[in-house]
Amino acid sequence: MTAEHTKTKLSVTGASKYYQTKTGAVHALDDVSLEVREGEFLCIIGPSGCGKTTLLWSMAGLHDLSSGRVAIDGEVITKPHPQIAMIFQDANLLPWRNLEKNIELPFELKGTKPDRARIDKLLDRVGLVGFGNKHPRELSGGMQQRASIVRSLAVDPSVLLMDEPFGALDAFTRDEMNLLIQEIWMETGKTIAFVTHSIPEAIFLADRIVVMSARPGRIASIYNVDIPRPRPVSIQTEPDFIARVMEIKTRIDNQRGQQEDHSSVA
Ligand SMILES: Nc1ncnc2c1ncn2[C@@H]1O[C@H](COP(=O)(O)OP(=O)(O)OP(=O)(O)O)[C@@H](O)[C@H]1O
Repeated sequence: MTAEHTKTKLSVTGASKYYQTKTGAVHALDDVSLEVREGEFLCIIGPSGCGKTTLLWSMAGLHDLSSGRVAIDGEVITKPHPQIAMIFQDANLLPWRNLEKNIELPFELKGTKPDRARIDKLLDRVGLVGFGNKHPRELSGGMQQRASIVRSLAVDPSVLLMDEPFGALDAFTRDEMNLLIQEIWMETGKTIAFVTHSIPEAIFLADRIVVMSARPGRIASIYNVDIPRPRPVSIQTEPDFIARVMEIKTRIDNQRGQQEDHSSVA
């Protein structure tokens, strides 16, 4: 984390979430409090089903909490907020629209004129110039995800929430996308909260890593990642990087072991 990342951009306070199902309530989040600082790159990791997506959706105002609250710049969020954009694992492009029309969709929904100059600059930035008239099926998964990044950034949000955005991509494309998002973050100073299953991806990208415990999701620990930027992909084979991966992995494994011990005692 750099010194300027001190102001809180997005705050989660005492967040708990129960899903009501036919077979009873599912306790997905338990009393989660978290601050994402302005301009920070925060990664959230944790075992499958621990509530990462639930937390991120709450941060986006996409669903209600059972208790607790989320605020952006101190303003409590109860519905999607224009300053917050979400990027999902699936690029979610409409198959019947070409790239350009997909990217213009948020403007149409808001009833405003597309910011062509900004869109063209972003398309250039992610290497998609000349693909505007292509349909999603004509593009690779990485290109589709680039387009979804352009669509999110086109409306110039201050916060990007990313839910395993590169999880479905092959390893090489994932490395490329991680470099791209690092560059975009460094250029734009956006505040990013990024959910991933991958410890190396989290260390590569983050200023801080929030590790969640198994369901109901709680914050188990937070790590600072003080590696200077820009971080090259090759950093992932360096002993210091591998030691960091092992440290976080060991802590998660120990924490899992403790939870299993507790459940066998109970
Ligand atoms: N709409 C829903 N209705 C009922 N239960 C749900 C719903 N959405 C999520 N859950 C449950 O809540 C828990 C947390 O789910 P969530 O998707 O937030 O976890 P996750 O950490 O993102 O999982 P993964 O890493 O597998 O994507 C899980 O047990 C899940 O089955």
